[in-house]
Parts: sequence; C-alpha cells; structure tokens
Amino acid sequence: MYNVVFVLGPPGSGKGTICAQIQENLGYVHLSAGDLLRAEREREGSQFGALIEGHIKNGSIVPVEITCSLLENAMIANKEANGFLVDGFPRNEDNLSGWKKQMGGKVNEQFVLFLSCPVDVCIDRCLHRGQGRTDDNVESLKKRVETYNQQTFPIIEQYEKHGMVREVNSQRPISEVYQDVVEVFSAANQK
Ligand SMILES: Nc1ncnc2c1ncn2[C@@H]1O[C@H](COP(=O)(O)OP(=O)(O)OP(=O)(O)O)[C@@H](O)[C@H]1O
Ligand SMILES: Nc1ccn([C@@H]2O[C@H](COP(=O)(O)O)[C@@H](O)[C@H]2O)c(=O)n1
Ligand SMILES: [Mg+2]
Repeated sequence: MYNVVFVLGPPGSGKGTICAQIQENLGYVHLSAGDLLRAEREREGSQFGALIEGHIKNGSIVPVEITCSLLENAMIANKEANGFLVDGFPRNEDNLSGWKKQMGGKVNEQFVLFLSCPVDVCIDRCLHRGQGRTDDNVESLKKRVETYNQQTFPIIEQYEKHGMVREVNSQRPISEVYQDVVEVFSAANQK
C-alpha cells in the first residue's frame, strides 16, 4: 500500500514550493502531476505531446488515463518512499473516478493538503515565477483559475465532506506556511 497525500490549491498557491520542502525533510516523494505531464510532453516519441500542450495552454485537464499512468509509474519507480505527495491531482471528476478505478486498493489516502490563497495573489505569483512556463500568462491563467473554481474546488469539497481536508493558509511567508504543514503531517503520522 502506498501512502498518499493529495496537495491541492489554486495555481500559484505554493504547492510545488511546499512539497519540495516536505520531500527534503519528511521522506515523502513529490509527484507533481503538472511536472509529469510537462516531462511527457517533452519526451521524444511520446504520442501525447501535442494533446498535453493543448490542455496546458488552455488550462484544461488532460484525460486521466494519461496522468494516472504517469503517477503510478513514478510511484513504482520510488517504492521505498515513506509516502507520496501527489501535487495537483485529482483536479476534476474524471481524475477522481479514473484514480479510484486504477489505484483503488493500492493506496492509503492519508489526507488532502489544501493550500488556500486568494486568486489575485496566486496570479501575481505565477506571473513572476520566471520558469518560462507556457501557461504563466494572463490568458492561460484566466482559464486555469476558471478550471480550478469550476472543477477542482468541488473535488476539495467532496474530500471535505469525508473529513479528509487539512487547510493551510498559504498567503503568508513560506516558512510560516511550512511550519503549519509540518504540524499537519505530524498529527497524521501519529495516528
Ligand atoms: N508563501 C509564499 N509566499 C510568496 N511566494 C510564494 C509562496 N509560495 C510560493 N511562492 C512563489 O510563488 C510561485 C508559485 O509557487 P509554486 O510553483 O510552488 O505554486 P504551485 O501551487 O505549484 O503552482 P502551479 O499550480 O501553477 O504549479 C513561485 O515563484 C514561488 O516561489
Ligand atoms: N491532474 C492534472 C494536473 C495538471 N494538468 C495540466 O497541467 C497544467 C499545469 O498544472 P500545474 O499543477 O503544474 O499548474 C494544468 O493547467 C493542466 O492543463 C492536468 O491536466 N491534470
Ligand atoms: Mg506546481
């Protein structure tokens, strides 16, 4: 059984930043669905490159069969990990149902870490991220936020109904956000 923590929040809420620190200090392996899709987009011979790029530019969600297989392969390649930080997944109903179908019975879902932050702050962070992402522009960001509000937030609400969401306000200095996140992990792993 793989331990899994889903990490969700608006684009630019700091998911990747916090996951990198958790990976460094707590032995969880960080798997960003977006990073895996970008790597697949660049992989020579991939049949999905153009499809992935279309979705990324549009802020829409890639079919789950592609994303879930990338996640499962990365988990198999890191079997020794204490657990996995699955960052940016599940993003919509298709992600959620496909994950349950492919991974149900193979994973222990510990909790959902929800990094909450006002959208205007998040957009400003993305526009100043400086990583050259093809979707860090005003037009794509508008669509990404729309996708988040319409498709991803309802998934967080579903997990909330099951008492699985741990919300941390990420509109604060990174060190403060990280401190609260560590407390969430400590509480979860004491059980
Ligand atoms: N608490 C914070 N305060 C200020 N800036 C932050 C904070 N957390 C992250 N950042 C910065 O905001 C930008 C976006 O952060 P990050 O890439 O971690 O977000 P993300 O949630 O993974 O975004 P995406 O969903 O677009 O992948 C980065 O430049 C990062 O350095
Ligand atoms: N489950 C997912 C996650 C991401 N995508 C696509 O990648 C884009 C970038 O994601 P980040 O988490 O790195 O911001 C996102 O806008 C989607 O187009 C996806 O399809 N499914
Ligand atoms: Mg990210």
